[in-house]
Amino acid sequence: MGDSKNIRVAVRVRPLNRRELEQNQRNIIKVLDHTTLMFDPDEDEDEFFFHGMKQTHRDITKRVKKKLTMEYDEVFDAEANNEAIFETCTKPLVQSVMDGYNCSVFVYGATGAGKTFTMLGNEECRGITFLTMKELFRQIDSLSTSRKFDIGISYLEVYNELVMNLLTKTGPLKLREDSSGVVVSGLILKQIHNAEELLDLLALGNQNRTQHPTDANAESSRSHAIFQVHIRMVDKSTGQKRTVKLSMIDLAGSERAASTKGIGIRFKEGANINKSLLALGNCINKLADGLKHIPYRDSNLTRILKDSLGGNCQTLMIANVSPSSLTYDDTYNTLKYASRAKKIRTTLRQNIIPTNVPKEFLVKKVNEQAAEIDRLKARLKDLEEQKTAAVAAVAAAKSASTGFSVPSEALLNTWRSRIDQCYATVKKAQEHYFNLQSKEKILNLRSKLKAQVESIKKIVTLDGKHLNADIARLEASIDRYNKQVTRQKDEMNRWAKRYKDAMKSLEALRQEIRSSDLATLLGFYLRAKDSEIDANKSNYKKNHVMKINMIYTDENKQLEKIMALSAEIVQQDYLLLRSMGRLDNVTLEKMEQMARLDIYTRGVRFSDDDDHNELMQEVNITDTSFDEITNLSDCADFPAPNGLDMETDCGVKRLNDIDESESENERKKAKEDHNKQLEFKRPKALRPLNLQAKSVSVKSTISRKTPTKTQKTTTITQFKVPKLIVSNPPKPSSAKKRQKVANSSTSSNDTSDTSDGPDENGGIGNSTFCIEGDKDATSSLFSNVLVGSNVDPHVLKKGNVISKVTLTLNKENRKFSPKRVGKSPRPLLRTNSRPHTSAASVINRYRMMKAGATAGPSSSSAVPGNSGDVKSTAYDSDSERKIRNIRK
Ligand SMILES: Nc1ncnc2c1ncn2[C@@H]1O[C@H](COP(=O)(O)OP(=O)(O)OP(=O)(O)O)[C@@H](O)[C@H]1O
Repeated sequence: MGDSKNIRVAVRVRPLNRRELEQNQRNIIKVLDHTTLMFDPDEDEDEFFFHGMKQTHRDITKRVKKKLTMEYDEVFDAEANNEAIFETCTKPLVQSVMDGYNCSVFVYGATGAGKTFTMLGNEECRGITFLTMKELFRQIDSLSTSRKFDIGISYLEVYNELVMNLLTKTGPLKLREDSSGVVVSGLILKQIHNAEELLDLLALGNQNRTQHPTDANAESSRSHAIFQVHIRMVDKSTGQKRTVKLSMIDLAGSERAASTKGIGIRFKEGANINKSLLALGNCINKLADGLKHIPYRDSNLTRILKDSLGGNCQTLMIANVSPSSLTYDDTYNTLKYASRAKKIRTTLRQNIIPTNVPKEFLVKKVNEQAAEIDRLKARLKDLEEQKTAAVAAVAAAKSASTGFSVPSEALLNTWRSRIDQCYATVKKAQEHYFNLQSKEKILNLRSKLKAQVESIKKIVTLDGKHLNADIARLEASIDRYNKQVTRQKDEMNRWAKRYKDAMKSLEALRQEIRSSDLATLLGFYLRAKDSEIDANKSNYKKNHVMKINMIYTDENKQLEKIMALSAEIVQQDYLLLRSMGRLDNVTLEKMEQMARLDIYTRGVRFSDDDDHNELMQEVNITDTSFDEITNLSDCADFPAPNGLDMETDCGVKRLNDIDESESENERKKAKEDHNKQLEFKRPKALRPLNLQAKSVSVKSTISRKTPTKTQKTTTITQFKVPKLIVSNPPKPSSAKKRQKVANSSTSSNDTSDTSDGPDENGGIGNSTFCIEGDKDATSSLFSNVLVGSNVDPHVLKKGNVISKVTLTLNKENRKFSPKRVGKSPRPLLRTNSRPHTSAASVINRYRMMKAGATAGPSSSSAVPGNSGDVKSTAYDSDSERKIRNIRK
């Protein structure tokens, strides 16, 4: 397979010619750097005059500049000469040609854009054809010792779709296709031997080329000129042959027929040029789009260029443009073409021709090479033997001086491979076992989390309508997890057994090594291997913990959402209860709990801090439960190592004998410690996680009174919620009124609400509540609820024992509640029995109350533990203040 390469595209901007300078045309190309240009940039001098006066506003008749930034492989500005183009663009192609690749260069552009100048140049400034050929001959000269070259050139033109030979002025010639591509029938190549010979031939060809003056160019070429160099190279040593082709194509101007103002023959000429260039454009577009069918056959030009565009060729396109706005459209089209051509990919193959080298020669060559290989092999063997002998001599010398015998390399290798094999088995079993264990724990965790979601669902369900389906779904997935765990249990046991067996074999090998002569040496090797195993183990554990962490992170995100919603609900309910006079000490206590949790999450706490411990108990986080999830243990009843201490037994022991200063006890202790270090820890027995989801038994105990008339009283019949019990003994003095209030405010059998009735200061009464019930999951769920802004700080202050919360509702306040202004006062009992406010209005009222509280000491709020003092208004709303002002 050949390499695939994009067509390289260079853009050359020629200098403004005399005509353009005279007409003082605008410059439509700005070369930004050696690969980028801007088409139709803003003019530097963008001034607009009207009736000789410079206008401050823009000339609205002016076309908006395109300001297109375009990128190519190379961009040359007006300063660049042909030498520069050759150095950057075609010199590298010569090397490719010498390597056996076909190469093509074609110049494209409108008439007078500088195509012929680029290709042929003039006497002072030679074109790239000459320069490239010069380089080609230079390289041929340098390679002449190893290769034989034959060079033949052809110079053709395609004029009005006819192929003519420019060197012999004959034609038209026919095109035909064979296995090597499109060939021109009857074309005879002209052999040349140096670049100077070429100059004459090019001059001759150009004389024969069809040229006619046009408006745009006095020497306009009206045909496509194709200059080709055919090179045959033969490798002198191998006889390998290559034939390569370098094509340099000077296309006719791509301008619109109208711009040349041709009539008659010129018009036909222009139409044919346009036809072939249109066909070329179609091919470029289709190739750029990667289409399979390319219409090369639409014109002779595209047939000849077939190989250069989409075949086995390294292709360079040089798009020539004039910077003048006179050729605005032509330049724009050329640049667009160039951009499209940049996308074309061609495939490159070296052109190697099967040789006719005699078989005997090849056999001789193969035999020679085989003999050389044998000789080199023998030499290598010799050198290896010498090395082994040298190592053995050094070892012998060492053992003679130290008394320590160096083992042979072969023996060491045998041991090493046995150890490696043993550890490889351990490693494999360990990997499987730990991965399965991790999988099991993750499944257990997921199952546990699902159970948690299930219990949350049961609590937060509104009507139980979708609950059963949700619960069924959750339980199905829990079941699925459990089944997976059960399924992989067998596999895990199998791997646990293999792991154990592998460790037993390893242990046996260790024993063997311990009793061998190489114990010291191999002991180090074993320790290195042990470290590998340990590192692997740590890696598995790390991966496991990371997975767990990811799961928890996801879970936390869900919980955060629930928390945020719950916090809002709790806040609203709290304010509602407060406005209804139903806040009790138990609720406040829970609020305090929440606030404490919140403090915990924000600040740094020490583990021995009492609050911290209390809190950990509250949220039920225990070290063991976490350990159960995150810890991966070794197999159960793994055999305890028995005298594995290679270092102590074999190496250190010897050293210790020398070290007289060390006491016997210390040595013993160190040995014990070391043994402990080497021991594989006996793992804790695997404790399967409890997969049973805690089912929450919920029983309806209250019917909740909703704050608005439209909302119906909802009775949850399936699940248990905290039970509200009112525990305030009625005062005998106001028993009658209290009874009245109680009757009107109680709407459920389980919920009772008693009021002390109006006191001597005109209050309706003080109500105290407490909530009895199981400490259930809800309390921990709402642990992050922010209540600080709604509850006075001293209420929630740590250590402030809230035994009773007394809230007093003022009769006046109720009578002149915002809704009742201007209406007849609502009966007291009705007001008491039906909360007259929505959650939102409660929040508003509360804000007002806060504002009132900060404004002055006159506004007061319910203070726990100070119920006796709080006998007047619990809050002071705007409307109430308004009414008081009216009265004044
Ligand atoms: N880079 C350049 N520097 C100086 N002169 C240039 C350059 N490019 C072109 N010219 C001059 O501009 C004129 C037109 O150039 P040229 O004949 O190469 O255009 P062309 O693209 O081949 O036109 P056509 O398609 O009509 O043959 C010539 O006189 C040429 O010398």
